[in-house]
Amino acid sequence: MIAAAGEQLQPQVWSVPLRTRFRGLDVRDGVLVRGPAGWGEFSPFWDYDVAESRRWWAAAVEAACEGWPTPVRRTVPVNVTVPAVDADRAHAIVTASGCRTAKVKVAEPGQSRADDLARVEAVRDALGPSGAIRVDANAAWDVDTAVGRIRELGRVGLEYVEQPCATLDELAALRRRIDVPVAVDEGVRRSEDPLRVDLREAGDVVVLKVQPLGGVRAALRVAEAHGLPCVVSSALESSVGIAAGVALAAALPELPFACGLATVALFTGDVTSEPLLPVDGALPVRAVEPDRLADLAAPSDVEVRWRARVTAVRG
Ligand SMILES: O=C(O)CCC(=O)C1=CC=C[C@@H](O)[C@@H]1C(=O)O
Ligand SMILES: [Mg+2]
Repeated sequence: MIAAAGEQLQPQVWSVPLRTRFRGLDVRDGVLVRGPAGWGEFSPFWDYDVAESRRWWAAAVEAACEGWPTPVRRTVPVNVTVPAVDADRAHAIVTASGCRTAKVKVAEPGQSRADDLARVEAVRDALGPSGAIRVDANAAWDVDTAVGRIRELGRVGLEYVEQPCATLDELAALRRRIDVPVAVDEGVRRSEDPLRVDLREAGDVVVLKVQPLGGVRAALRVAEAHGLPCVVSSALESSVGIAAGVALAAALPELPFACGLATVALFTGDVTSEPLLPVDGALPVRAVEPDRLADLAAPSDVEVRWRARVTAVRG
């Protein structure tokens, strides 16, 4: 069904430099497709193989050919995302964002625990005592390291820690030793079957990302299967992909956390002249018209590689 619907879609490739290196990337690129229901995005990271990228394609086909479930809210609260920058820059990013929640990257290769602490302290200073701070270690720590780092960073006040360790067993062991709630990101989105992964001992919060989970409806099923509080986050998409995340956040019955959907701020440009950037810490639930695709055209070698990826996931 998805394969058949996606057959007709014509990929349009975009590419944009990032303001600061994020997830080892200096440039983000991907594909947009237009179908009867609107625009969809397909932008798996380059280290994802064809099998894993198929869920990302399903999300694009859903957006373009089917559309999304009815929203139950008109805006969604978002967090500012703070890359692994120095303390002064972190302070400036948070202050400029207008958001009351910040997600701070920690455990960046080549950086020290002092770098992380200085960054998180600067973010606390920028937010004041009433703001919420979450940190994301992207599975970098073993259990003992995580215990030490989270106790240290936790003194600044943490809402939760996202994917501190790689495996679910490690997360479960860690949870028995710390008070800060644990959110599971890679442990869900990169698992063989996000519906059946057993999070009962491993996490307090589930991170939902539309593309890696195969679409808005698939992500809603993941939320329902686990019965845990969910946070919706981006996969570093253009505003077209972010609109899908907003649609998921708008359709969830409960939305207890600010969403990690303010990541267009990390880009130097966007596919639309009306980017989904937060105002007063929230994004509106709306469609996005990519009227700036011509300005974000990718170099021809990148274009060729994306067309090959689309062919591969369709096959
Ligand atoms: O959650 C956010 O604030 C922004 C999204 C974000 O952090 C991520 C997007 C894409 C890839 C990931 O490395 C990263 C994450 O791990 O959550
Ligand atoms: Mg994460």
